[in-house]
Amino acid sequence: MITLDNVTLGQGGFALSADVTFRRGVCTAIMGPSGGGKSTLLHGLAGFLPARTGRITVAGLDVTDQPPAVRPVSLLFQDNNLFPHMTIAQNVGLGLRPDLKLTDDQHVRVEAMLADMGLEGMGARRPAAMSGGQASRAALARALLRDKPVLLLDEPFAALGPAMRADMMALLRRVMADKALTVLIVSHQPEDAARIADDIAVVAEGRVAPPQDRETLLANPPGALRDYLG
Ligand SMILES: Nc1ncnc2c1ncn2[C@@H]1O[C@H](COP(=O)(O)OP(=O)(O)OP(=O)(O)O)[C@@H](O)[C@H]1O
Repeated sequence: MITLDNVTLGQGGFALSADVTFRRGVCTAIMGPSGGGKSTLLHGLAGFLPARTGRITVAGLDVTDQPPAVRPVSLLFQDNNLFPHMTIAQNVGLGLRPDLKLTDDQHVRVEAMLADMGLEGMGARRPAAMSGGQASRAALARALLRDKPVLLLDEPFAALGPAMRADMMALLRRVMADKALTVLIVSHQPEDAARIADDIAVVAEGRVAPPQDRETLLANPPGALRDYLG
């Protein structure tokens, strides 16, 4: 469970307030208009933005003052952030050790994760030699190897076509269930949310609304969500 207790997060002149709880083991889609604060929320949870007020707890642990590296949270961005000069295995290995001094056992874990993501035998390639979907899988592999209970996804598959995105959503759904992850996903594609999310939280006008059951919310969307969905 993730709790934001009277939290304010800020970037420049923008402030986002959140007094909400995200359920453990559940996938919540974060939806709302451009500039509403969706990325701000994820960056605050990951620790890249300090909370100006309030407390953030994950599974009962107060993480408000923790730096990103020690928070029980992994964040995956849209552009994947694969390093072009490194092999896919090295890029994925960074999830285990930033200095890449992996033990034999850790190399085995990298290979096993690559295989699990459908990238068996591709570890020696550079990112430029991968398709968009394969690169997305590698980035997801690195995030998962960090073995954190919370996965934050900021439009992770926006650059992919509809079929590939559907594949990635299916993969994510399986991984979430296998690992009992708590997931927050920002997506501009309502059909993504329909595929994967249990709950939806609307972020608009500098405020995070409490998550609600997806079906209930989509059946009767509030104004901000209706505008966003068009
Ligand atoms: N580094 C920054 N410095 C100052 N203001 C920022 C910075 N990053 C974002 N903002 C502002 O904070 C507000 C919220 O931005 P945020 O990226 O969280 O919105 P978003 O809902 O994720 O939007 P989008 O859907 O367009 O990605 C915006 O008004 C934006 O201009």
